[in-house]
Amino acid sequence: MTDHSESLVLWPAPSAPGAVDATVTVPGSKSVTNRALILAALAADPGWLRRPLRSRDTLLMADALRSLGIGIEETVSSSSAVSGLPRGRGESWRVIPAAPQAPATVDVGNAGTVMRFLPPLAALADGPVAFDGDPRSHERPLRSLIEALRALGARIEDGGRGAMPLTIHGTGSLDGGYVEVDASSSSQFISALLLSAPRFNQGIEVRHTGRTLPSLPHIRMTVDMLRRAGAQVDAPDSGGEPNVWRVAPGALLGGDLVVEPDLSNAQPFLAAALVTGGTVTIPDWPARTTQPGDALREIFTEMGGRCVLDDRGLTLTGTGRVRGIDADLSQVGELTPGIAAVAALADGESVLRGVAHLRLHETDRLAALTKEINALGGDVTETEDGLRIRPRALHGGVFHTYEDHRLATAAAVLGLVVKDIEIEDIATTGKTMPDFPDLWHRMLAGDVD
Ligand SMILES: O=C(O)C1=C[C@@H](OP(=O)(O)O)[C@@H](O)[C@H](O)C1
Ligand SMILES: C=C(OP(=O)(O)O)C(=O)O
Repeated sequence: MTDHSESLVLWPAPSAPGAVDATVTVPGSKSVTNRALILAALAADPGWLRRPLRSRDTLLMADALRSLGIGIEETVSSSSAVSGLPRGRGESWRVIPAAPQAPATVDVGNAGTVMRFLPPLAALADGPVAFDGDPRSHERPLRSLIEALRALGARIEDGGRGAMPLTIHGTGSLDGGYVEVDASSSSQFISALLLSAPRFNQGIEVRHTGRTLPSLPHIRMTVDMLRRAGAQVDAPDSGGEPNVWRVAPGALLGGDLVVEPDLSNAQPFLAAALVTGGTVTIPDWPARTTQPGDALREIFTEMGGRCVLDDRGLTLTGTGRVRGIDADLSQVGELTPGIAAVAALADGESVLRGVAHLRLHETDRLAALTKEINALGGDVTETEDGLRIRPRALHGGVFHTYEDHRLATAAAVLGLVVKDIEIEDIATTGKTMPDFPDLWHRMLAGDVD
C-alpha cells in the first residue's frame, strides 16, 4: 500500500443532488475480454471479439499478444457490424492467431490477468519472452504458477523470486500433463493453466492442493469459454473430481464472441441507486453468466435494494435505507471494495469474510479500505480474513486510492452522500473503466444510456 498522494490530482467526488435515476450502459468485461484474447490467439483460425473492453488491462493484453506475433486489428464501425447491436457500439477486434514468436517483451502493468494468463502461452514460443510490470506486479503472487509451469516442462528464469520480473525460455512446445498447484492466493493460477492447455502436447490435469480457493466463478468462466472455443474440459462442476480440472489437447476455434458488460464495474452505479434511494438500470445484463458481479443482485437486495431483471436489463431501486450485511465474499472478492463503501453508509454493522487474499490484489485492499474510510470518520476494523464495518457519520476529506481502480469507484459511492470527498487519482479507474468519471457525471445528470 504505497502512498503517492503528494503528486496526484484530486477529483472532487460529485454529491448526488437527490435520488439518482439513470440508465447506464457499462463497458465490456475485463475478465471475458482477456480470456477471449488468449483463446483467440491460440485458435486455429481467425476470430472476432465484439464490444471488447478497451482499458489499461485489456490493451496491455492486446499489446503483449501483438509483441508475440499475434495479429489484433481494431475496427470501429459507425453502423454496427453485429446484428442487433445499436449503431456506434459495434467496435470489434479481429484476432489473427499465429504460433507465439520470440524474442519478445511483455509489460503486465498491474493486471493479474496479464501476469498470470500470458506466461503459459509464452511458454509455447520458440525463444525468450521477458515479462515485467508495475512495481506492484513484483509483489503479487505468482510462485505457484511458475512452479507449475516448470513441472509441465517450461524453463523460467525468475532470479529465485517466484514473482515478476521473469523470462520464459520456450522451445516451441510444452509437454503439459499432470500438475499440482496451490491456488489459494489467486484463482487466476488455475485459469491461466487451463486457458493454454489445449495447446500443450498432453493437455493438462490440474489439481488444486490449497485449503481454500477464491473466485470459483472466474474459474467457471474459464471452463465455459474454453468449451465454447471447442476444448474438451472436465471440471468439478460437471461431475468431475473435486479440485481437479482436465483439458484435452486439441485445436481451438476462432469464433465470434460478443463480450458481456462488466458486472463488477456496474457495481458503483447500482450502489448509487441503493444509497440515494434512486433507480439505476444496467442494460444488457445477461440472463445467465459466470461473472461474479451477478451476485450483486442478491447482495444488494440483502442490503436493502430491490432488483428486477427483465428485457430492459437489471434495475435496482433503493429506498435510501441501507442495511448492514454479514457475508462470505470469497467467491466474489473483487466486489469487496464497493460493498464496503455501501456498508459504511448502512444503518447496522457489516462483517465481510473470506477475503484475506485481497491483501495481495492491486493494493492491500483490506488495509486501504480500513485506513481511508476511517480517515473520513468511519469505524472499520480489519479481521483475519476481512472487514468489520460499523456505521458512523462520515465527513469529507481526501480518499487515497493506491493505484486501485476499485478503491476509486468505492470512494465515488461515498462521495454521493458525504460532502467534500476528494478522490486521489481518479484516472486509476482506467485499469478497467477509462470512462468512469464521465459516466459518473452523466449518471448524476440523468443522461446516460
Ligand atoms: O480471472 C479473473 O478474471 C479474475 C479473478 C479474480 O482474481 P483472484 O482469484 O486473484 O481474486 C478477480 O479478483 C480478478 O479481478 C479477475
Ligand atoms: C483483482 C482485480 O484485478 P486483477 O485482474 O489485476 O487481479 C480486480 O479487478 O479487482
